[in-house]
Amino acid sequence: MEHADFRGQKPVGRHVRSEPMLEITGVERRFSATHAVQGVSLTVWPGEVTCLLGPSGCGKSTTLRMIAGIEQLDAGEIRIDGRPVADARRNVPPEMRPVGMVFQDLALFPHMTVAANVGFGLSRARQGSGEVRHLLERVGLAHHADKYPHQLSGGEQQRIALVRALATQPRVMLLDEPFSSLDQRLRVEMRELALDLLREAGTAVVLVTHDSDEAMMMADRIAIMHGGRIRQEGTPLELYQQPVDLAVAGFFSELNVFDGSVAQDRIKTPIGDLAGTGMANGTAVQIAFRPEHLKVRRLAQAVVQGNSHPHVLRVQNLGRENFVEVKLPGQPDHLRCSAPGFTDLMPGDRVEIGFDPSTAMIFAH
Ligand SMILES: Nc1ncnc2c1ncn2[C@@H]1O[C@H](COP(=O)(O)OP(=O)(O)OP(=O)(O)O)[C@@H](O)[C@H]1O
Repeated sequence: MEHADFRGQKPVGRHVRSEPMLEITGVERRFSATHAVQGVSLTVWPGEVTCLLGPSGCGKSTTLRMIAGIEQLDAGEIRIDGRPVADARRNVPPEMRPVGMVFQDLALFPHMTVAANVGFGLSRARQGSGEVRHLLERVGLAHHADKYPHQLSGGEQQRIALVRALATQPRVMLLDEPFSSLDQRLRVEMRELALDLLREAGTAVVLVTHDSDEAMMMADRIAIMHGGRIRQEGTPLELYQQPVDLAVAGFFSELNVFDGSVAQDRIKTPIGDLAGTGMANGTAVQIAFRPEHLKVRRLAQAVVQGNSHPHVLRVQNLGRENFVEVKLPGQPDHLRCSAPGFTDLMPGDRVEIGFDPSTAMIFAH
C-alpha cells in the first residue's frame, strides 16, 4: 500500500494557507449491530478548532480514532493536508500520520524526565537543538525539565502532554476531553494556553467534549453529533441562536419548553404570544426559551389580583448569577430563569415574565 509521506514538512500558519488541513468525507464505521459513525463529513482549516459535541455513545471518539488511524473506516475518505490517509481499503498507520493527540488519561512516560517526554518523538538533531527547552519555556515549565511526571501537579502534567504532542509539529491535533480532570481555574488557563499554541502553529484541531461551555469557548465551529451522525454544524453562536431542534438547543443550556400551535400567524404561550412566525395555520410547535432570556419582574402590590399571577418558588443567588424558579398558574412545570448579578426577589413574590420575541426558539413537530 502506498503511504502519504509527511516527514520533513512543516505545517503552514492559518493566514498563509487556503486549503483545508483535514477533510473527512462520508465516513462510516460499524461494530456488528452498532452503526457507530454514519456518513460524517467535516472540514477543518489550518489554525481552526472544530469541536465534536454530543451525548455519550454518539460516535465522537470513534471519529477521532479514525482520524488518528487507530480505527479502520468502512466507507468514506479522510485527507490530511490534501493527501488521502484513509478510506475503506487504505489506512496509513498512526505513526505515519502528521497527527498529535492529547487524551484525558495523559500517558506520559513515567520513567522518563519531563524533557525526555517532550523530546520523545523528535530526531536526535532536534532533541539537541534547544527546541525542547523552548517548548517548556513556552508553557512556563523549563525549570521542571529534569523532574519525572509523578513530581508534577495534574495541571503541569497536562501542559507537558500538550507540548509533547506539539513537538512533532503535527498538521492535525486531536484533543479528547483533554482538560476534564483539571479543576475549573486550571481548565480555563489550559484552554487559553492550548488555543494560543495551536493557533500559532497553524494546527487544525478536533476537540471532543461533553462540555458545552468548553465548546463555546474554544471552538471556531461545533459539530453536534447524535446517533453516529452530525445533527448540526456551525459557529458556536449559530448553534446557540438557531438550533435545528430541541436536542441541539438543549446542549447549550436548560430549556423552558411549551407546546403550542400556529393560529393566524400567532402562537400562544403561557408567558405571552409570538406573532409573525410565518408558519402555516395549525402547525403544531414546541417553543423553547433559555433561562437567561426570561426576565422576571416583581409586581407592585397594587396590581396583584388574586392568584392569577406567576409567583416565585425559589431563588438561588450564586453571586455572579442568580436562578429564579417561577410557578405559572395552571401549568405543571416550573420556569427556570437566570440573570447576572444579584436579585432581591423572594419566594412568594408575584411576578411578570418578559422576553424578547427574537430569543424564542420555535420548532415544528
Ligand atoms: N471497539 C468497539 N466495539 C464495539 N462497539 C464499539 C467499539 N467502539 C465503540 N463502540 C460503540 O460505538 C458507539 C460510539 O462509541 P464512541 O466511543 O465513538 O462514542 P462517544 O460519543 O465517544 O462516547 P463517550 O462520550 O462516552 O466517549 C457506542 O455505541 C459504542 O458502544
